[in-house]
Amino acid sequence: MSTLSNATNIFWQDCQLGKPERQKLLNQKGCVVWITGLSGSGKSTLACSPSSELHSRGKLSYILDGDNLRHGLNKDLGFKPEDRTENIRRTGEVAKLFADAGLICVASLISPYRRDRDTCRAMLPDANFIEVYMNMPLSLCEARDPKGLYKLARAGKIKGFTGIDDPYEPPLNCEIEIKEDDGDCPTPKVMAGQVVTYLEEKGFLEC
Ligand SMILES: Nc1ncnc2c1ncn2[C@@H]1O[C@H](COP(=O)(O)OS(=O)(=O)O)[C@@H](OP(=O)(O)O)[C@H]1O
Ligand SMILES: Nc1ncnc2c1ncn2[C@@H]1O[C@H](COP(=O)(O)OP(=O)(O)O)[C@@H](O)[C@H]1O
Repeated sequence: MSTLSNATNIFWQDCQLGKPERQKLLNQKGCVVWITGLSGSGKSTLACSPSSELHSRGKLSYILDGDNLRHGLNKDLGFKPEDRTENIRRTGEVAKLFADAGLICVASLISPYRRDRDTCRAMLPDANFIEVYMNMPLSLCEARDPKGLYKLARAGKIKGFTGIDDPYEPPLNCEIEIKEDDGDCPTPKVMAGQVVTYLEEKGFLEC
């Protein structure tokens, strides 16, 4: 699927009221927290935890979850490489809009290809794209297998499953890495703390 615009004679419309005014209203800075990792690595769990924490502090966030988006906006897409690329591109564009609205947008998708994630990063001012890598071993994800999909993939009933017979390219320079500590996975609260602390230290929770 082409990412080039097919439309001609289109013009960008600006409005006097912009992102700075919205950020001031919300007393926060719009950004995208992009969580990437294998199925079962804890992306959705991590996405929900800081959102609750931020909410209780009066900060507005919104979660874009890959599974959920595939029920609507991306329901026409499968898991072929070009479909995954389009899935990430569309989600990146939506995340960019949420960030422009002044929200802390938490996107949680496998997003297995480095180039696609970098494309999303390039859509935003660099510091406003916070890539979080759920660096959990495949063995742990497979042992969790909450949806039974790894089992189906191992049995050859799902083809092209990430980590089994489809690639996952880990980030080379992410802002946050969540990994096991001495063989233990950090609790959702600890993982969320890592993200919220980062946002706080970088000044996203005030304007
Ligand atoms: N072939 C294959 N590979 C990987 N995942 C698969 C596949 N088929 C279905 N699923 C389910 O789809 C969820 C991943 O959707 P995403 O939109 O995040 O995927 S991607 O970013 O486009 O790769 C993923 O959800 P999570 O487990 O939450 O990651 C799976 O439940
Ligand atoms: N930090 C954690 N500690 C223990 N179990 C976890 C943790 N994070 C996620 N889980 C569990 O692992 C499974 C997969 O988590 P999920 O967030 O659905 O992953 P993903 O969105 O990457 O597929 C779920 O059953 C979830 O409860």
